[in-house]
This record gives sequence, structure tokens and C-alpha cells, in this order.
Amino acid sequence: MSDADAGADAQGRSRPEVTDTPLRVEGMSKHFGGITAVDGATFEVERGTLTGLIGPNGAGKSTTFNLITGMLTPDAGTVSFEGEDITGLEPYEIADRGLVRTFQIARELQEMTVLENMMLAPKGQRGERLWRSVLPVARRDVVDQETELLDRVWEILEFFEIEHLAEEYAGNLSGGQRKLLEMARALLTDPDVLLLDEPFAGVNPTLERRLLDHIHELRDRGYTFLLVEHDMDLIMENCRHVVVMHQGRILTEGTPEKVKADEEVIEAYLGGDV
Ligand SMILES: Nc1ncnc2c1ncn2[C@@H]1O[C@H](COP(=O)(O)OP(=O)(O)OP(=O)(O)O)[C@@H](O)[C@H]1O
Repeated sequence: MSDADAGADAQGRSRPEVTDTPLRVEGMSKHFGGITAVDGATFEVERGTLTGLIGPNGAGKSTTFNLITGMLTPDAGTVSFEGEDITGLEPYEIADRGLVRTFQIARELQEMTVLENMMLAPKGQRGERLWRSVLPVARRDVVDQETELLDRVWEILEFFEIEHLAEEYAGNLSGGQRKLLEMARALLTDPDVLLLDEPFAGVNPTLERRLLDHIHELRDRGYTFLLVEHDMDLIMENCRHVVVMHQGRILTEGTPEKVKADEEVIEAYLGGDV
């Protein structure tokens, strides 16, 4: 969606102000007993970018991810999305607004096929702004919603090149194929911003490349990504903006070149090569 589309959706309902930085985290903190997991974190995610959130073990990345997606509530600070304060909202309320995370395929769903997993995935509740399709508008106006959903499901499966696995049980997929299915399910919710927590964990290098290509193509279509990752090199090679956490604080942020040259970052990563 371009900024020019902001203001009202296809039904004329008003939507919150759309900014170029859809996601803002300001002064966010979270304590667990005596542990400060996140300590006054402030950063932004710009629209249409891949932003990487990195940091050594225990830096506070997962906690930050859970605070943004509503799985945890911060002790201080705010999270805003498209200009709206979403701090403390329930995860489903946040997802409904278009800030969506991927979920591991639950055990029950592993006994269902890929197609069933897609048909059972939560759907976007936000009107007609469907999957940023290459299909012509007329095709998207199909009255039969079931047919439309099925069309969309197939289009997304084809996009991820897993349509040949439609009848396969999710439990039989490889680690990488499962990640593709997780992302395919998330896309059905019509997100604006996708948060991915360690999306490449357990994925072989060939599928990792494919997953990255898909992420870049989705970014080209206007989606925004926040990637939480251990793998510094991967983030440096693929993200335009990198946020580095250490001991709950934002150590630095900026371009990969800037971050790589930062003494504190080198220090945080065990004083080793970055
Ligand atoms: N539910 C919890 N209860 C107590 N302490 C927690 C909890 N969750 C996280 N922590 C602590 O908060 C700190 C930050 O943890 P977090 O998991 O956010 O870091 P991380 O950067 O994601 O680490 P990793 O890369 O190892 O997953 C750590 O010291 C961790 O032990």
C-alpha cells in the first residue's frame, strides 16, 4: 500500500495515520524479578525495509520481540504501530492491525496437510486489502469468498514454491519447508509488517537462500520485515538497517557498515571478529 492510500479502506472505514516508520519502540523496559531483560530500548522500523535485530545470547532480543507482539507487556515505554499506541494490546489485536509474527506449526497441525494448514490459518480481518497480489483487481472482486481464499492460498503456496506439497502432512516437511509454510500462513493474515524470530534456525543453506529470496521479493512488494537473528553475517548481508542489542540496551543502530565498525559491537561479540 502506498502512503497515498492511507486514511480509508475499500469500505470507507477510517484507518490510523500511516507513517514511513510503521513501528516505533520507545523507552521500552522489561524486568523478570531482578533481571533487566530489556532496558529502555528505543528504535524504529522503516517501511519497506528489512531491519535486523541482533545481539549476543541473552541480549534481550526475544523479550523485545515478545513485547512488540503483545506476548509480554512492558514495565515501561511504548510500542506504536502506524501512529497508534499498541502497548499492552492482546496479540490478536496487534495482529489484526497488520503487525504479524510467524508461529511454529503446532503439533495438531502437523497431522494435517499443507493445504489444510493454510485453510485453517487466521485470516486478515481488515477488509479488502488482501495479499499484495499480482492478480488483476477484477479477479480479486470475486464474490465467492471461499473461492477467493482458495485462490489466494494457491497463489501464496506457488509464490513459496511449495504448491507440490499441498497434500503432504505438515509433520513430514523438512525444517526449511516448514519455515516456508509458517511464513505462507502469516501472509494470509494480510500483514504490513512481519516479525520473524530466528527464521533460518535449522534451515539448510539452499532453503535459507530461497527463504531469503522470498523475503527480499516480498520487501520489493512493499512488505516490511523485522528479523531477530543470531547470525550476524546473515543480517549484515541482507538488512539495510541493523539494530544491535546488548544486555537489554540498544548498543547502536545503522547501516551494516556503520554497525560492523562500531567498537562496542565488536566488544559485545566477545571482542572477536564481526
Ligand atoms: N521469562 C523469563 N524469566 C526470567 N528471565 C528471563 C525470561 N525471559 C528472558 N529472561 C532473561 O532475560 C534476558 C534476556 O533474554 P532474551 O531471551 O530476551 O535474550 P535473547 O537476546 O533473545 O537471547 P538468545 O539469543 O540467547 O535467545 C536473559 O538474561 C534471560 O535469561
